[in-house]
Amino acid sequence: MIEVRDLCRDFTVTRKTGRFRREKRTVRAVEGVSFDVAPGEAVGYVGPNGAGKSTTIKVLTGILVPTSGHVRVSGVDPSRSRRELARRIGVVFGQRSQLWWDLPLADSFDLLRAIYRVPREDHAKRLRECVDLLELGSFLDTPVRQLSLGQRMRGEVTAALLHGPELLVLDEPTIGLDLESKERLREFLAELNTRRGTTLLLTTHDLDDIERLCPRLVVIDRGTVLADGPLEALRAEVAPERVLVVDLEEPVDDLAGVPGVASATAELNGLRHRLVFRRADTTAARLIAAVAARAEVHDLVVEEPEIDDVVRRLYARR
Ligand SMILES: Nc1ncnc2c1ncn2[C@@H]1O[C@H](COP(=O)(O)OP(=O)(O)OP(=O)(O)O)[C@@H](O)[C@H]1O
Repeated sequence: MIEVRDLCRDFTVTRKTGRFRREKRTVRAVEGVSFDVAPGEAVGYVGPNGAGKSTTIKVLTGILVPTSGHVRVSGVDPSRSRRELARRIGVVFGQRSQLWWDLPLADSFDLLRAIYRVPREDHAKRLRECVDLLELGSFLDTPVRQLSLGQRMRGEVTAALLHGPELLVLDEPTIGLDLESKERLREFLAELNTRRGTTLLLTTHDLDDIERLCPRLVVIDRGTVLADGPLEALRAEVAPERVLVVDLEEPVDDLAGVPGVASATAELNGLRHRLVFRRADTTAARLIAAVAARAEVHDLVVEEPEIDDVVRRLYARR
């Protein structure tokens, strides 16, 4: 669905160096990025500010021409076949609108139907689905400029889907939304991906978006790919420690001697123990069995490193 090979994109920036002097400089925003996205995947494209995420997305959606490298999206070269690409993919930029500001939301949807020449029945069916699932009914007749950010974003996503694209590219789709709107949008996108098989590529700073939507992560920093793989594999690679927290029926002094435990701390006068262990050394099941052989367990939980922690460690690897 997406094929990116050795993508580079430069920008020329001018800097004032004296009263009348300006110096031209080339900034490489993306430097040799390669990755593939298969049909039906949901991939999170993450990185710190200025990493090159938006530049990559703009190249993939035909807004920017690559300086070098090979890019194909949905079978076409994005910068050469923008019209063809627009028919096949949907794009949502959290910071930019594709809706008509002064028109009621429903009129924007009508205009998009005409622009994309979508058959009336297909359009009506897709619109009905979005109106139901994203609960747009109460503000379809409201001019876009009067919508709240959450309402507008639901409108933007609908607008991007009315022509039935096989790929949806989203740049910061949940930015600025309140928790409820974020959750509603995530649920909708998850359904779109799992039920309809629509491929998703999204950039975000909100790692909950990734946790909820994207089994795979491509991490970029300073224009190059730092890591690419399933979230679970990256978690195991950079944050191999897990913590078993056990609550016991009777206090025990110390569980550090249990096989596989890297370090242990006791709390609540020996009633609660936090046992740090590594995936390479033992499994949660084996550890639980070993603890249960020494003391009566009342309750337990296995804590995994938070996704924020995983990504922070990936950035720190450079
Ligand atoms: N039009 C432009 N002209 C000059 N430099 C640019 C331009 N667009 C981006 N850059 C530079 O390219 C680099 C990557 O920017 P990009 O917007 O792709 O990062 P990003 O990962 O999307 O960041 P953020 O998370 O802050 O949105 C930055 O150093 C940025 O200053």
